[in-house]
Amino acid sequence: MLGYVRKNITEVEYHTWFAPMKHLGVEGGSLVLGVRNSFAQDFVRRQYQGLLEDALRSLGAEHPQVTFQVLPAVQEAMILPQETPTPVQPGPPGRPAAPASPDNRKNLNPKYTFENFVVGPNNNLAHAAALAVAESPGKAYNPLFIYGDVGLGKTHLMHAVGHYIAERFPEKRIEYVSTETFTNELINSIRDDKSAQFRNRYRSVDLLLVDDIQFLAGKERTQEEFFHTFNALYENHKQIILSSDRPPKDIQTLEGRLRSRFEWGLITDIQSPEFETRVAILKMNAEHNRIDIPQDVLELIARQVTTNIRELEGALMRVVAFSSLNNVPFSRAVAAKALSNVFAPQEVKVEMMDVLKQVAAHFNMPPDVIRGSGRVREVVVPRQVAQYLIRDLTDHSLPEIGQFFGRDHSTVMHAISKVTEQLGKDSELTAAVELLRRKMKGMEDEDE
Ligand SMILES: Nc1ncnc2c1ncn2[C@@H]1O[C@H](COP(=O)(O)OP(=O)(O)OP(=O)(O)O)[C@@H](O)[C@H]1O
Repeated sequence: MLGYVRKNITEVEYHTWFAPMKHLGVEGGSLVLGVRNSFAQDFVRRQYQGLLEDALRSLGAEHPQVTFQVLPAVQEAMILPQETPTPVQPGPPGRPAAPASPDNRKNLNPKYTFENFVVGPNNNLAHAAALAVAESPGKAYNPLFIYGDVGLGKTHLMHAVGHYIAERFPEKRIEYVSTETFTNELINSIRDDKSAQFRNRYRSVDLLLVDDIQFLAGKERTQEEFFHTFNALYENHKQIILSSDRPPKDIQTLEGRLRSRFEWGLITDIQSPEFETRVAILKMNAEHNRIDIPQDVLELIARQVTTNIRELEGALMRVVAFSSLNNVPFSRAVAAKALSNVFAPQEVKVEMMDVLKQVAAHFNMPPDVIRGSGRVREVVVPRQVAQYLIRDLTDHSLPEIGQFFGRDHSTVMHAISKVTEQLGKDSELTAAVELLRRKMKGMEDEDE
């Protein structure tokens, strides 16, 4: 809500009226906001009631209602210090406030710990590598390079290593920085004639975490500086962890000497989470926020948001907000409604099992045989076709498909490229794939 409000008013208005507000809960479908005194109550009601209702509407409330309550003095005292700008990454509502961070953790998000990281087939290698590094910094893998798409937990894992080391070795200096900040600080240090301080700062840490290293591309001066920072730390056996949206070889205009250094240690990726992992992440989030939400509702959310965990968490919060603001209990229907404005309404989803069954029927073979370990051509071809079609017709990731067939994701990748290669060349296979695809999409009657 505050995000919405803030976009529509000036910063001064925001800090005067909204930063000190306190969220007191929902009563009879109405959001109750605590304000400091009756003057604030009148003013906010007159000036901003409509805006607040719009904010609720944007979150899915059908009949938004906001009421204001003057806070008792003691509560007011508690909220006054919050008048400073809101923290960069506030935790989801309801989570206990983080303890004041010791200095070596000031840039680490308290939520991003190993305990709060759900391990699944999509991220288990990256997780294991991060743990190994946390246990033996500078020794296990240096640098550790984690890459993957947006919102899949790269920053979370980096911070988890930071927390782990900070707890066990409070004297260690830990620095987390985005490549953008590193670049800006470098530019400022040159402008202000403080290059030496800049260098000392980054070259004297025990653990350096650098996010979004792909942004080094094309920045020659920053690459040069980073190269020296890297060497200084590496030679002193200090741990370096880098994150990126792509592997080093795909970062264009990255100097060869840096690329090769990034490849010295371990490169590990994070894939999109499969369904079970998505449900587990939602479950953990709900428990953290003490929200009692039925499993089937979590499953519906997990089916709607398949690629980005940040969006997955956002979807959960949306469903929670929607049900509390409309004063209705959680249900699949409520969740579907809450998400319908943001995510495309669910099409009839093809499940992996449906595809397998269709392929099995087509090739006249029991589904279990296709999923089994047989290696004769009669089984291998239907298996590859099934994997190809699942990838094509569902949102499942390669590891998910692999798991369904009791194999790893590289086998699935191989199957897909095999079928792709044969399409157009092998007319029997091409016809089978096309027929099955049409059937699965419901364009043709199964019996035809
Ligand atoms: N395995 C996981 N278990 C629990 N939460 C997760 C997991 N992976 C990611 N998250 C959560 O998803 C959100 C996004 O994660 P994070 O910011 O680490 O992504 P990222 O890969 O660094 O994305 P970006 O490329 O946008 O920086 C965070 O709130 C994080 O806590």
